[in-house]
Amino acid sequence: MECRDVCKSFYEEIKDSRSWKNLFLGKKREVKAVHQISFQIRRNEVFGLLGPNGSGKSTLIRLLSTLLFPDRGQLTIFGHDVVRDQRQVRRFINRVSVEASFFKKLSAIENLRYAARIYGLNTSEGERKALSILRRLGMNEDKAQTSLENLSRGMQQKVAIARALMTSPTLLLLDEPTTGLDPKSKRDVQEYVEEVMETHDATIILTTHDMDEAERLCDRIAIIDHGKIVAMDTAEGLKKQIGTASMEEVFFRFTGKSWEDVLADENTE
Ligand SMILES: Nc1ncnc2c1ncn2[C@@H]1O[C@H](COP(=O)(O)OP(=O)(O)OP(=O)(O)O)[C@@H](O)[C@H]1O
Repeated sequence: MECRDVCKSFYEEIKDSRSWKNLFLGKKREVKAVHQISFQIRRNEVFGLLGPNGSGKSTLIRLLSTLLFPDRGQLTIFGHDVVRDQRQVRRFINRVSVEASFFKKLSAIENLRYAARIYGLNTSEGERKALSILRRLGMNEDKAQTSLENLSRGMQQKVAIARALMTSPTLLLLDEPTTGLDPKSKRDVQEYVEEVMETHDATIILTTHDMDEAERLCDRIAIIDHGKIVAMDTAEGLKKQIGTASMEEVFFRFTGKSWEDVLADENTE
């Protein structure tokens, strides 16, 4: 998997009170969400993207999952260009994100059955697989029969993971899979990611704000800030570069943000 010189800009409408004209008409401001990012990921690697809020992690995941297209640069997944060969790319990948969408009135099982159909899987085979993933993630059959709107966010996140894994994706994009989860659910998800890596031919890209999680799960970590990769290495390598034993110190040195800053940003979102 390769990303070469990838850039993605957005245009935000801003109101400027300095002049009446701008106040009424607004004007466009360019936001460079990711800017000239380049990296290569090896097959069966867990690659972490660590960065403060708004640093460009989700944009990069959306680019890789063909939900957005780059303005410039090239992204290839197993040799397929994400823009030119979208259909092939979509067969390899699946994505779990914090804003996973479901039919909230339906149960986990019903949502998973529906997803199996959309993915073109044998429905009972898909359901069997998803249920075994849910059990492994600590969700029992009763909960799986409960409508999604009555499940906690942690439980919903487990359903999202089961849905993504149902297709046995070769590239799994996990966009903040544990953000906002209680410690037990977080551990369940992290252990499951480790299990997937041991038992499946999978490559994972994981975005997180959690430095312990990045260190525990990732073979290599890219630190991203203001749309650029400011460091990339193993956790050990990053710590060595800074001469510290702490990932929090690494994060602070490369982004100027402390863990407390990141948590405060998360709480004000
Ligand atoms: N659709 C959009 N329109 C305008 N700006 C956007 C859009 N999506 C993202 N951005 C901007 O691009 C930048 C990167 O956002 P992105 O969501 O990729 O960051 P992130 O690292 O995933 O943040 P978080 O950790 O808060 O999820 C931010 O400045 C954000 O405001």
